[in-house]
Amino acid sequence: MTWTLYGRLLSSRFLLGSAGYPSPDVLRRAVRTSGAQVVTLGLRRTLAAAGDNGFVAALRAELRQSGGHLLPNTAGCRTATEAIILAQMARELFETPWIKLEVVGDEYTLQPDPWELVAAAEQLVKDGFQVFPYCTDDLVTCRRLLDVGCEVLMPWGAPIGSGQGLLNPFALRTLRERLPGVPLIVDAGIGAPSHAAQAMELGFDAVLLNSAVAQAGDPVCMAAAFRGAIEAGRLGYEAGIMARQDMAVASTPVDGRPFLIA
Ligand SMILES: CC(=O)[C@@H](O)[C@H](O)COP(=O)(O)O
Repeated sequence: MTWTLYGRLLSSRFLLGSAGYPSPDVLRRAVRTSGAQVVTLGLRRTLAAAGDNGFVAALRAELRQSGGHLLPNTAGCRTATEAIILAQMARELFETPWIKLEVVGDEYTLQPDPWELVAAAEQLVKDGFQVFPYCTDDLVTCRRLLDVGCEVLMPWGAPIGSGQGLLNPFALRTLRERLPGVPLIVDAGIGAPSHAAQAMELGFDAVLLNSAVAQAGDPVCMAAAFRGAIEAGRLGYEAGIMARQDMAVASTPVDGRPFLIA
């Protein structure tokens, strides 16, 4: 059940965002309950909260205990140049080559800008970063990101914070089929545990989400619900989900053979 991201061995397939929790304590407990070994952190938000109200410290303490990793992100960036500068600051501040690259091209959907994203990823890889690009589910954009050196892709399920689930299962299935062996993480738009299970059943390697846990009535309980759903979805995928049929196929044997194998 273990897997790797840029050479780091992980057992959890749940990546959790750290924004918008009711308090640092709820965040800490949600992270612990989720079992997440990767937690994202918006650098702009962190810098804006100078003096930081304890939240970064709480997060780092929790991750130290669990052996987890911080994944700083460039949320709020609109150009490659902006994202590159922020990534460099993140590397200094958090002493990690990991960067979740977000370069948004549309205010209404918060859709990633593919051109700026690829340009930023190319430069960051050259500068020694290990880039986790937040991208759309477009296969060609994903290929370009791999071409410039990204080893992981994070296609969206739906717009950030919308909770709409997997809006384009066809595109996600296509990515999985066309990019075998590439770690694929559905990122954003997940609203309910069933959405996360669906992503895992499609063969995605992991799920990243934030709003669905942070905005839940009980974020800690919701973290547990997502943990179970992600594990169940992965197990289902690994077990081999039965082929869908258009018509009924009798499940009760009628020819006297209780098992398919002789
Ligand atoms: C936290 C983070 O990295 C977000 O940018 C991410 O995309 C989460 O999206 P949701 O809040 O929709 O889960």
